[in-house]
Amino acid sequence: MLSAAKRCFSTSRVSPYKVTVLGAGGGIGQPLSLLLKLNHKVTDLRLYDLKGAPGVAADLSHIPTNSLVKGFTPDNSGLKEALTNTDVVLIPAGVPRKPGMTRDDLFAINASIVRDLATACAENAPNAAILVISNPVNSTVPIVAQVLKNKGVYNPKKLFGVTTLDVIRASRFISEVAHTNPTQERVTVVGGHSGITIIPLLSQTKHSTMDEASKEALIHRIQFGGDEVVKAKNGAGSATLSMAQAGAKFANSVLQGLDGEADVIEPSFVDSPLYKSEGIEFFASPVKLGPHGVEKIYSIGQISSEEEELLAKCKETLKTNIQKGEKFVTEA
Ligand SMILES: NC(=O)c1ccc[n+]([C@@H]2O[C@H](COP(=O)([O-])OP(=O)(O)OC[C@H]3O[C@@H](n4cnc5c(N)ncnc54)[C@H](O)[C@@H]3O)[C@@H](O)[C@H]2O)c1
Ligand SMILES: O=C(O)C[C@H](O)C(=O)O
Repeated sequence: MLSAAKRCFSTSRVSPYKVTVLGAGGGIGQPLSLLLKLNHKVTDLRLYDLKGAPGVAADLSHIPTNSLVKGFTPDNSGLKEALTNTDVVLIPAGVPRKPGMTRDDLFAINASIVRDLATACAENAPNAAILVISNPVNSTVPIVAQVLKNKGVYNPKKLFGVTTLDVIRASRFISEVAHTNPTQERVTVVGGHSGITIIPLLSQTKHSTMDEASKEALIHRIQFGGDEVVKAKNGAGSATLSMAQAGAKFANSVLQGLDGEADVIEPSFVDSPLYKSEGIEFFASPVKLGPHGVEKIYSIGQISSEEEELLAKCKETLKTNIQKGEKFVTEA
């Protein structure tokens, strides 16, 4: 028989987690659901969308991993059923950009979608970790927070804006410049998730001595990487497959934290003390994930004078984006 210590660290031990995807029939939702079906920590996978989720669920249910998959529609209290007692909710529901649009242009449609789904989370899954993917993340996360506050169930340790796509892009793009293995590259990306609010801290990498022109081009590419995909898809949407990978990676980290694994650290856009004194309620920085969600929020550490300038610009935009989200709920 395994000793208690061995049982604790045994790699074969699998804790059962219920995970819900809201917007599971979409461009991100489908591959994200596939990757979650392959995650052995997920034993109960609930897929909800206005349309298509039962089909996606039936398709995924033939994959021989240990999760049950069920699809839900708005009929017959489907949203309530998809959320009841769930541990983690991922929200990729909403419209994506078309060429020429900013993420902020999506606010007009996505703000109310996210508000209504957050209301359902507050009513049916008040203890779940909520991972927001829908754009504009800088505003949709404050919307969710405000809805949960109004309902009296806000837990800042369990609300996350998913910024992992910026992190994985940074690893890939820096490796292309430095001719290195992208799987070995780690870049801390802080701030928010749109254009100039995305700040990759290149000064903290082993490539800090890169020439200025290459550095500037690389920072710009990481900040505006989403535009590359929007342009290439030419009206058919934005990043879906790389986002699914990013979302599944971040969800796995959250599950590892809930499961008590040690030293799980990922950047995320969270309710943060770092710049609250300047009126910035949410900020992305490395976060330690634990059994109760956010366990520790790390400061951004030492940065270069150029990065200080980027941070100053980021803060201005971030503050406006956050207030816009909060006001959408408080002034409704
Ligand atoms: N955080 C990030 O890094 C990141 C990356 C890529 C895309 N996004 C954002 O994710 C969102 C989704 O992108 P996509 O490409 O999957 O779009 P999509 O249009 O392909 O899919 C969105 C899905 O949401 C569903 N939906 C809409 N309203 C809903 C509601 N009220 N309840 C349930 N489902 C609903 C739609 O039916 C659709 O299936 C967009 O807002 C996009 O900008 C974020
Ligand atoms: O660019 C977008 O609109 C989608 C997403 O936020 C991304 O970074 O790819």
